[in-house]
Formats: sequence, structure tokens, C-alpha cells
Amino acid sequence: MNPTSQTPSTLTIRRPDDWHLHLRDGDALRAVVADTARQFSRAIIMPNLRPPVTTVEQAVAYRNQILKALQQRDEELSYKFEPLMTLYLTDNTSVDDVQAAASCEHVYAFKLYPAGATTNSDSGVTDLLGKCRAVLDAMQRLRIPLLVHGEVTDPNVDVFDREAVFVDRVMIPLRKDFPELKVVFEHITTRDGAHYVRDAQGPIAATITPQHLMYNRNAIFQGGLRPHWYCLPILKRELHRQALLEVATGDSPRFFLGTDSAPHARGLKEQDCGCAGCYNALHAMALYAQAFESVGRLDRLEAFASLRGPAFYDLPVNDGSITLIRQSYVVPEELPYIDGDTLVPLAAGQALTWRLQP
Ligand SMILES: NC(=O)N[C@@H](CC(=O)O)C(=O)O
Ligand SMILES: [Zn+2]
Ligand SMILES: [Zn+2]
Repeated sequence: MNPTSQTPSTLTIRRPDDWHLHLRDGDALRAVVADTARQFSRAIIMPNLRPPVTTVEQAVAYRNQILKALQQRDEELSYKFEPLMTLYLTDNTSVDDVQAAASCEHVYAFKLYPAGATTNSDSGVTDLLGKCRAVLDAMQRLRIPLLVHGEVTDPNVDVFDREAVFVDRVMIPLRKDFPELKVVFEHITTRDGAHYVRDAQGPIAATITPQHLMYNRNAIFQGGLRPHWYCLPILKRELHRQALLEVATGDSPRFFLGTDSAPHARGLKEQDCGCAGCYNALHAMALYAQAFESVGRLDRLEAFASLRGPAFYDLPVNDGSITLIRQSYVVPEELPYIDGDTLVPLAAGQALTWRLQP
């Protein structure tokens, strides 16, 4: 694309990858998997199933389940999509587990959920630097990345501050003790997180979701309480959104695409204690394009979506391309999902300015 043409009618980029994705399993998996595969060649698959994916055997079985589900939905897409599996780090993960992960061609990372921080994190780590040192050391040595849900769980810390406090209490000490450990600070939502990653030494990167680039916390309270805008880390104030847009569209190679698409049935979000997570896999690339265009940086979308992630993970970039077309696209109010319930996509009912060329 010519960066000087400010309103192109199409945008073609190398095929992108999603470096942070929840696909769930069973019928839920079948309902959503093709949405991702239409846009992305690969995706880092989050292991927070019930029970969590903690062993290589479970990860390989889950991978087969994903490919089979995709084949049932769309035979052709299933040949083009590669799920990159991750293992859920627990207090009981052993050095042998790390070795097994490092020698499995389908496993790409470990995922740290501080216990209780987010959806399905009950089996998460209770004291990373106390209980997991040997495992972290093995990950550093074997160059297997640690992907981090970066929020403290201390109930005394304000929910809007939990990411910034995590930087001070966990990220800085972790990276001081394990300076060569590859770390991805997942779904960053604050200026604090963005600037920490931008300015840090060593092998660190961050993923950014479309919702945190496009919306601030007002969206959760627009005319009433709106559960479909609730995800974790929660949307933040406008200055943080601006800082995320700046790094996503900037020069640093450390920021790349991770949708954190996290489907939950409508009924589980619309209740007294609604689940955290936004479903954005349906229209992720259209959302990112709109966010990048809002600051005149469509020319940076390809680096963010298709180039920087593979570079961090030491993988080749994808062959082929996708094309977005400038055409108003009204996000559906709901999609078919499971148990007779529906799935409400991010920004349901709103008009976007781009759509994926079929
Ligand atoms: N992002 C979310 O709000 N929810 C995710 C978990 C996560 O990524 O923290 C989920 O699995 O539903
Ligand atoms: Zn998370
Ligand atoms: Zn997530």
C-alpha cells in the first residue's frame, strides 16, 4: 500500500497471525474456529480450558480437536490454519514438563495466569518467583517463551491499576532474575505496560487487542451497564488507549497482534456475575484496520499483524495475503453459539469502515 494515499479503497497485506486466542473446546470450538482461520494463518492457542491444558499430550490432543473442528466447518480452511499450542503454568509444572514442551514441535510457549486473575485461572500460579524458579530457569535455557496475563490479584489493588502494579511487583523482578527469558506481556492495556515494554532491555514483547486500541472504559457504561464490553484486563481511560495506539503503530518491533478473542455465551455475560471476555475473532482485522486508520497509519498494519510476531517467535512469515475492502460493515447483533444460546460479538450493531474480502 502507498502510505501517502490516505483513503485507499482496498488494503492487501501479507497473511497475519493471531498471537493470543481463546478457542474453547467441543461445540463452542466448532462455533468459532472458522472465524479465526478466515483471517489468520496461525494462532497462539490459550490453554485455559476446564481442566487446563498442562501437558504436551493434552496440548497435542487439543490441537487435533481444533483441526478436526475446523475441517468439519470448512475443509479448505483446515489446510491453511496452524494452531500453535501453549501449556498452562501451574505451581506443579516441572522441569521435565518444560523439556517435553521444548521438544514438541506443536508447543510454543507456557502461559502464566496469576491464580484468580481472570476466566479459568483457578489452577494458576500462586507465587511465581517463590515456587517456579527451576521451571523459569529451564524455560530461559530452552528459549521457550513465557506468556503472561499481567495483572496482580491483590484485592486491595484497584482493578484499573492491576496491570501497572504487576509491572512493579512481578515483571521487573522476574526479568531481573531471568534476563534472557523470552516474555510476552499479553493484552497490554495501559501506558505503564506499553512504556515498560518499549523501554525494557532484553527479549520482551507485548500483544494488543482490538478493543483496547479502539475503545476506552466509557464503553462499559454507555447509557447503562454493558457486559459485552467487559474483558480482563478491563478497558482503561483514554490516555491509555492513546498510548497503546502509539506503540502499535510506532517503530518498536515489540508490539504485535493478539486479539484475545474470548467467547462466552450471551447468558453467561448477561447475569449478576458476568464472565470477562470479548468475542472479536469475527471481524478482528477490520477492527484493527479501523484503529490504525484513525491515526493515519494503515501503512503499519502489516508489520503489527504479520511481521513482528513471527520475528519474536523465530518463525517464518506467512505466504499469501488477505485483502480488506473499504465498505461499511454492520457487526451482527448475535451469532449462533452453544446450548441454544448466542454469542454477541464486540461492537455488535455498530458500523465498521472495513470488511474482509471473502
Ligand atoms: N480476556 C478475558 O477477559 N477473558 C479470557 C481470559 C484472559 O485472557 O484473561 C477468557 O478466557 O475468557
Ligand atoms: Zn488474560
Ligand atoms: Zn486471553
